[in-house]
Amino acid sequence: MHVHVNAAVSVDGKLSSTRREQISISGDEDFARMETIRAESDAVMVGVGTVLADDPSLERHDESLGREPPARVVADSRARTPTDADILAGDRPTYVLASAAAPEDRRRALERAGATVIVAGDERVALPEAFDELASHGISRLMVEGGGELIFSLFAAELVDELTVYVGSMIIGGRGAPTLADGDGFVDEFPTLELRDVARLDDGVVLTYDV
Ligand SMILES: NC(=O)C1=CN([C@@H]2O[C@H](COP(=O)(O)OP(=O)(O)OC[C@H]3O[C@@H](n4cnc5c(N)ncnc54)[C@H](OP(=O)(O)O)[C@@H]3O)[C@@H](O)[C@H]2O)C=CC1
Ligand SMILES: Nc1nc(O)c(N)c(N[C@@H]2O[C@H](COP(=O)(O)O)[C@@H](O)[C@H]2O)n1
Repeated sequence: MHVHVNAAVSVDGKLSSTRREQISISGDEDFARMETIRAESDAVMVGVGTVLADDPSLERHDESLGREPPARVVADSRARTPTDADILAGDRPTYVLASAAAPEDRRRALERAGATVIVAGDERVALPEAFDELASHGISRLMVEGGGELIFSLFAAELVDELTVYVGSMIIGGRGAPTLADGDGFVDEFPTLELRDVARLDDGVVLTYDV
């Protein structure tokens, strides 16, 4: 499976502020670029932290981009996704990746709301195992939009193939504000990236890396 992480950060590397609310870091041109990646992907993924903070639709709004709209995926060990979340709206498939620690009644509630629940891992979602299961559902190109906890885990599990980061011309600050890669952090060995492209867009730059 090809895994493409795409996110927008401030110059100081923040995905959002200490309030963890969605912030307009990029503009129309970058949202159009993001939609193109969504349209080229079989599924778009976020962590449950982003679902609870932003309630994203993960829609491909521009129908001229062709293909089937992408499925949605949420990493949600304890099945905390609200049953009225936008990620469950409409007919496109939604896969909730949960762990064995997810309460049975929550799993059933999400299934009733239309989700396919995939259980992988004991306490937290075991991402490699869950991705194998997604592949068996026909997902071969996966776009990941964040947030920082999920992106860190994907790098730690060596599951990322491509990274695009929009760097907006702003400072957000705050030691508790989410960054591109949070989690426990790397201390000995650090994932290295190969810079493929740099482009100006809106009032910022898009950095494209192979991993
Ligand atoms: N600027 C941008 O491009 C974007 C910004 N954001 C911002 O990011 C913030 C949310 O980020 P964040 O709080 O880091 O949340 P995430 O979206 O990264 O979700 C993290 C949660 O996912 C669940 N999870 C399940 N399995 C795993 C796993 N293996 N590894 C990591 N997490 C796992 C965990 O909860 P549990 O254990 O309960 O399952 C964890 O707390 C918001 O402020 C949002 O606005 C988000 C996306 C894009
Ligand atoms: N690419 C990008 N640029 C920004 O400036 C952003 N604030 C975000 N945020 C993420 O976009 C998603 C919401 O989109 P929809 O509501 O699904 O259209 C969500 O994942 C945000 O955190 N992204």
